[in-house]
Amino acid sequence: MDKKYTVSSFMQSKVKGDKISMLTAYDYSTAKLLDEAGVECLLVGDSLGMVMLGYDSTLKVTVDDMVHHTKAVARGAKRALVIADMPYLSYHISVEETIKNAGRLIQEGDAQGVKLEGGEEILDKIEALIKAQIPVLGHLGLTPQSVNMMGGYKVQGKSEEQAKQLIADAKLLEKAGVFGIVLECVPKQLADHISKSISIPTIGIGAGNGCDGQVLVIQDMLGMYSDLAPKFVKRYKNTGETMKEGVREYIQEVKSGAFPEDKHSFMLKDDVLEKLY
Ligand SMILES: Nc1nc(=O)c2c([nH]1)NC[C@@H]1CN(c3ccc(C(=O)N[C@@H](CCC(=O)O)C(=O)O)cc3)CN21
Ligand SMILES: CC(C)C(=O)C(=O)O
Ligand SMILES: [Mg+2]
Repeated sequence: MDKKYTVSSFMQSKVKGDKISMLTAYDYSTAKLLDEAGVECLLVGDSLGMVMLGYDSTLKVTVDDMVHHTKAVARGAKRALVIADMPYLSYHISVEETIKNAGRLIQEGDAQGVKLEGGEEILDKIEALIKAQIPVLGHLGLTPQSVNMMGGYKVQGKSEEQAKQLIADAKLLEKAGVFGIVLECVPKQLADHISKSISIPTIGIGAGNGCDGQVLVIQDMLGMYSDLAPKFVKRYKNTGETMKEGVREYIQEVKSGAFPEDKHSFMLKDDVLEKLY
């Protein structure tokens, strides 16, 4: 990936049969590392409320929080496409507020698109954003902002009725003009079927390998966040443990005086030193 990955490149990937890699990022230095590693798409997820701010759900995250973190990620993303989550209640009240809030993520945050959770019930908001020239990524299945209505973070679309609703929602979103859809925690066969039924890319998280791309929370795949342990997380590295090892060594060397060495210190010239005594 050499040049800027755009919303059009994202949609082209499905045509070409190239799988899309997406990861969350919430800050500049992480975004820069992931961009350098070659990830096509960075999601400034509202999961930052849990991972960065320590809340027990995503519901307390504000538009200000999202703008703040999106700015940082956008500065680190030289090539990756940057998408920002619209937080809870920022697109539920009115079309006007929805456009104003999404506009802030684009104008102040420098995101290239926004993601909203839901289907038919938020179609008017999605259509208005697209009319305002703001690219929209859909999000169906387990929608964490509905945790209180769902009664927890549970797999969605297991019954015939729920599965049919999900398929219908995916088609409605496609028709409204979203550039892709995140499918979270839905049975693999249902995600396979949806991915084949629509022409825009599906990005799975706990939705099997039939999706057109995958997304994970970076701290989950690197072992840096342990408050949740969803079945869909694969831990690629244990960076959390590596960090703790480094920090333990630092503490020990501070206490023993082994750190800092002279090579980490600034020295006064001998002639100046002599004049001081
Ligand atoms: N760090 C982090 N990673 C995430 O993936 C994530 C967040 N935070 N915050 C917002 C939501 C919450 N998410 C979650 C949280 C828990 C499960 C979970 O434990 N699910 C059960 C499914 C149980 C069932 O219905 O069978 C599992 O066993 O995976 C799933 C998604 C995904 N999102
Ligand atoms: C897990 C992804 C899809 C997300 O919405 C988030 O990180 O907030
Ligand atoms: Mg989210």
